Amino acid sequence: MNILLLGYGKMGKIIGEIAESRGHSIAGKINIDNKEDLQKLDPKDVDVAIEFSQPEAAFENISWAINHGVPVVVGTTGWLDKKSEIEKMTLDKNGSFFYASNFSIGVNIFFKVNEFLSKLMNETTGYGVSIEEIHHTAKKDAPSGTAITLAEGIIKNLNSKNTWNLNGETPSSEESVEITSKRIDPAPGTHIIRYQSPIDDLEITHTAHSRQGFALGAVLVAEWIPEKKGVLSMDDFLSF
Ligand SMILES: NC(=O)C1=CN([C@@H]2O[C@H](COP(=O)(O)OP(=O)(O)OC[C@H]3O[C@@H](n4cnc5c(N)ncnc54)[C@H](OP(=O)(O)O)[C@@H]3O)[C@@H](O)[C@H]2O)C=CC1
Ligand SMILES: O=C(O)C1=N[C@H](C(=O)O)C[C@H](O)C1
Repeated sequence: MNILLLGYGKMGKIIGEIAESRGHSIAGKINIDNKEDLQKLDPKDVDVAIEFSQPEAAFENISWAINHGVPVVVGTTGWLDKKSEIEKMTLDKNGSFFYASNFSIGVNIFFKVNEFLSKLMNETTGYGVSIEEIHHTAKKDAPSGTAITLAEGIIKNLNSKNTWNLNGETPSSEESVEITSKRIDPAPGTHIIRYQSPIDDLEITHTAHSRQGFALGAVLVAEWIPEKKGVLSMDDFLSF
């Protein structure tokens, strides 16, 4: 396959290496300093685009792919206020758009464990819940996209919670899941869910040791997406 890399930073580079090691070609590497090259590309030379750029750049890159009939796999976080616009564009243009806050298989298992645990916690009383995420200091957004997905999983199952808040900022209330974001180098990504009571504490943690798992997941989805249409997610890709 010919894969276009929209964003060629820490993730784009590893994705490119993995894609080439799996026999794919790189159709282009778009960064801030050559973003005008995107308009010169012939979309017919691109089978799929993988978008790992920055929150401010994601919408334009994804729109280019959808408007040119290129399936797009998106890992960039921090732009979700515009996601519904992209979803509408995808359906209007009969395109293929895939977003995941985290492409690692381990984290997607962790998402399921989080949901299972929150269902159990909904049947008991006395526990407060909180999320902590730790990432490298170059990360532009907070909380992490993964922490938001975890909070949404808790809110879906825990009747006592209906929102989340970051680092004690408003709207902090009894009904919100507290998220703490820490920026410590070189952390590729750690997420901790804590249930605490006066009697005991229960904690689950996912720790990424490198960016390899995120990048491999994105390439696997790129290999899967060309036959698919619509707004897609890890629930469509994974069999669990
Ligand atoms: N879903 C997942 O599994 C994962 C998601 N992520 C997310 O992916 C994104 C990228 O992460 P990471 O690679 O670590 O970040 P980096 O900052 O290392 O890379 C982002 C790259 O995007 C480039 N860029 C800026 N503007 C544009 C533009 N208009 N078009 C194309 N590229 C542009 C930047 O260029 P320049 O440096 O010149 O500004 C930079 O090279 C982040 O949002 C991060 O949260 C990260 C890991 C896993
Ligand atoms: O910026 C990162 O590095 C990461 N971003 C994603 C997120 O915001 O959840 C995924 C992973 O945790 C690494």
